[in-house]
Amino acid sequence: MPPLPPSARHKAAVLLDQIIGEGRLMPELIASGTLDRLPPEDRARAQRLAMDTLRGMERADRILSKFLRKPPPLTVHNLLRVGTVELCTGGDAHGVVNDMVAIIGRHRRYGNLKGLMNAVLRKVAEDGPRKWHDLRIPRLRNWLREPLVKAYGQGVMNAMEKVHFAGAPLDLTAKGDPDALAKATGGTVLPTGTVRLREAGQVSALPGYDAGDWWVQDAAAAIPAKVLDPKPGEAILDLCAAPGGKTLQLAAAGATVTALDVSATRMERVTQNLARTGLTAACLTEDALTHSGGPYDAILLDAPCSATGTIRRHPDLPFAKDGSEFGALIDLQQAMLDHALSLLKPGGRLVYCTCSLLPDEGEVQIEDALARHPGLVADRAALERPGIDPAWITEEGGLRLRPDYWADRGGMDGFYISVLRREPPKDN
Ligand SMILES: C[S@@+](CC[C@H](N)C(=O)[O-])C[C@H]1O[C@@H](n2cnc3c(N)ncnc32)[C@H](O)[C@@H]1O
Repeated sequence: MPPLPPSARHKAAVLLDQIIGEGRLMPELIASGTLDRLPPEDRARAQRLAMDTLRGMERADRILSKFLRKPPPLTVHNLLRVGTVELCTGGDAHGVVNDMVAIIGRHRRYGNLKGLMNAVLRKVAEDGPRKWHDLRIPRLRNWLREPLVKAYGQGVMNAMEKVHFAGAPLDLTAKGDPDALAKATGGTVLPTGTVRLREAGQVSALPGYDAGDWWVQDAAAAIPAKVLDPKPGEAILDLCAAPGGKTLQLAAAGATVTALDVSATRMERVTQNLARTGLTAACLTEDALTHSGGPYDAILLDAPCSATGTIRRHPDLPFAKDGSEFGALIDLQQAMLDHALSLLKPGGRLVYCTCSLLPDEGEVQIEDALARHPGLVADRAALERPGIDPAWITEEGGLRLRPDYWADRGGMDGFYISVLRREPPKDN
């Protein structure tokens, strides 16, 4: 039998095979061409189906477990999961079942499981949609849930999981006036100035994209550059800059920005984003740990981290990772912080941030830095800005942002942010 042309459902299951089976992340899979043979609208659909399936995996597995005597091979399981999530969330039963049966029927290895696919998905179509909404909100995988429950407690964990399950709206940062951008795009302005769109569609088709009037940036991710409070003409180093959301904010404020990142491919995205928005920054592809420029008035260090604050947008992360790489990241963050401090002018300020929910990459990192560097202080006053709830300010003087903040508006990414200042030496 000739192979079927690839379909969005088939490719959604292939993405799941690679995420769960090979520990690879969605952006890496997209970049490596997993969806290249699909037409553009099917690429978006395959990605959406895979994301929905990851978010709803626990529910899908519960529903499927009633109809499976033992777990099938991963590839078959993932096709069943994609089909189950679609069937239980309003998908057309006939279309979903027929398509999934056709996909498995032409599979080189599992073609003989066509009957199983048909029987199980038909039962899911009968029973699943009613059961789906009665099942609990899916929980995070244990390797991540346990440290987060320890850090925040069960109640907060449940609230964060609710927001993870709901997914994320589209957030834009305006180059100019947020009110004008909200009017043009039909969005709303959040208390910190980000414009939020509930129903976005294709990003590049939104008004002002070609003119470079805005860029995509989660509301929480926009806060580090705001609390750094860039001034026109200041020399500012954006130390882990790509893809460049924060570089654009600093450049839009009129600062003289140096954007640095170790990855040449990711740095290309900074260059493209600067070109689209008509903003300027000096771009360097270099290791942050060996950079010897400056001294700078201010530095923004958005350090590489576990990215556990971004699960609303990246539900693949808990399935692809197991926490084993995080120790090395924590050491790298510490080394970057120490090196960045050596590049500051006396009295200069450094914003340290990570899109992580793990205190070891945030609160603990700053407590340790304050202990290592006499004369270094956490500037609480810099965090008192419009839209920032004082309750988000932590004991050591940083800002802890969580996905369940603004839950009724769609939440925000989890972030930790601290503004550090080196007190100038006192005259005797
Ligand atoms: C959290 S992302 C930065 C996001 C970016 N600040 C933004 O707002 O668009 C972390 C970045 O650190 C970069 N990175 C990792 N190790 C690095 C190193 N040793 N030196 C410089 N950049 C590094 C990665 O390539 C990645 O682009």
